[in-house]
Amino acid sequence: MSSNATAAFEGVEQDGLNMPVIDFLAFRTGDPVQRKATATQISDAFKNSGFLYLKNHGIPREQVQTAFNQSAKLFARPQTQKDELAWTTPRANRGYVASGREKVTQSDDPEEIAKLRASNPDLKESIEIGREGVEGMPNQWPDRFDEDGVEFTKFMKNFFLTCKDLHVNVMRAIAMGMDLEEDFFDGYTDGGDNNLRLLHYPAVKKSIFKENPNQVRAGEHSDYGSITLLFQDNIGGLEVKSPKGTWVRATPIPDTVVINAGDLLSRWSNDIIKSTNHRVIQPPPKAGEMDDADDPDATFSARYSIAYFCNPNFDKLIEALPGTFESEAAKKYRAINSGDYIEMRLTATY
Ligand SMILES: O=C(O)CCC(=O)C(=O)O
Ligand SMILES: [Fe+2]
Repeated sequence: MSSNATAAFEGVEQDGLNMPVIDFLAFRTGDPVQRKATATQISDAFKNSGFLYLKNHGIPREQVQTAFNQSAKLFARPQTQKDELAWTTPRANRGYVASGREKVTQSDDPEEIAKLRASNPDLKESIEIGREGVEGMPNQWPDRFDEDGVEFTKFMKNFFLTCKDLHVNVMRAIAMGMDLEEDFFDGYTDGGDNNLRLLHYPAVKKSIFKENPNQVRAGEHSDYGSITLLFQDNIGGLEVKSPKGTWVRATPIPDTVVINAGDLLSRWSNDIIKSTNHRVIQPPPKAGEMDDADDPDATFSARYSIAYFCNPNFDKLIEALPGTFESEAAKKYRAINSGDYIEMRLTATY
């Protein structure tokens, strides 16, 4: 990476899609001018591509590494144990989702979704973790199994709150960048109606992708909520759709978290902020790797990622943000309750 002070662009730039690396340190610790400059970079990226990489985000590297280790250990448990933790309903959205159950898609036609699900299921499994203490919606913790399960539970409860803090902070930056009061979103983020999703894309035969060109690890979709914090390992495969309709690799950049805007934030901003489609396919070949796709035993490595889906408090009404419309008539969407909106979107995919 160039250290040239003139135009050192860090990040991904291809086919009109810009995913910059933004240094959050200045927002966290800088003076008002530095904070405002960083906030503007962040809101500009959300308006421009809807995707950015955040560095110096404040979550210690060791904590992220432990999250990945704990996740891998959980997915390595016997299937019968994982099934005991099964996901139940869209409203609760907590628990274990086996491979092939969720089919993320843009469609809301049940028949079309069923057809898609049958033809090329997403090759992944996940654990969904919600806010603790919600009446009637317990998280499905593995602490009932053994000491490792107790450790996982303790760690993830805390990691959920760590991610919540980053959510609050990034929304403050967005507020400042959009010339709102810095604390504008605080009353929307303090509840923590968010969803921590641990993802495992198991190792898979390369031949599966060769035989079915439409095979994906996670199908094309946009996220539903306000923003998503995405931690990825070094395997790769996440792609983001460019304005030209091409797929651009969101190559893993160590020690950064990918942050993207979701549909509800886009709607909230009267479409000024973009919620951009993305998907996960097989990892790109590594430099010097030979093409062994014809070897019937060749496999792509497993991939792990951790997504933290942020939502406005579920009891909040979401309507066009101040400054995003010129007149009442220019508001593109009717006001909608945050929890109802998210539940509606989840109901369409499971
Ligand atoms: O695994 C990834 O990199 C992305 C996952 C994703 O986009 C999602 O779960 O919504
Ligand atoms: Fe996503």
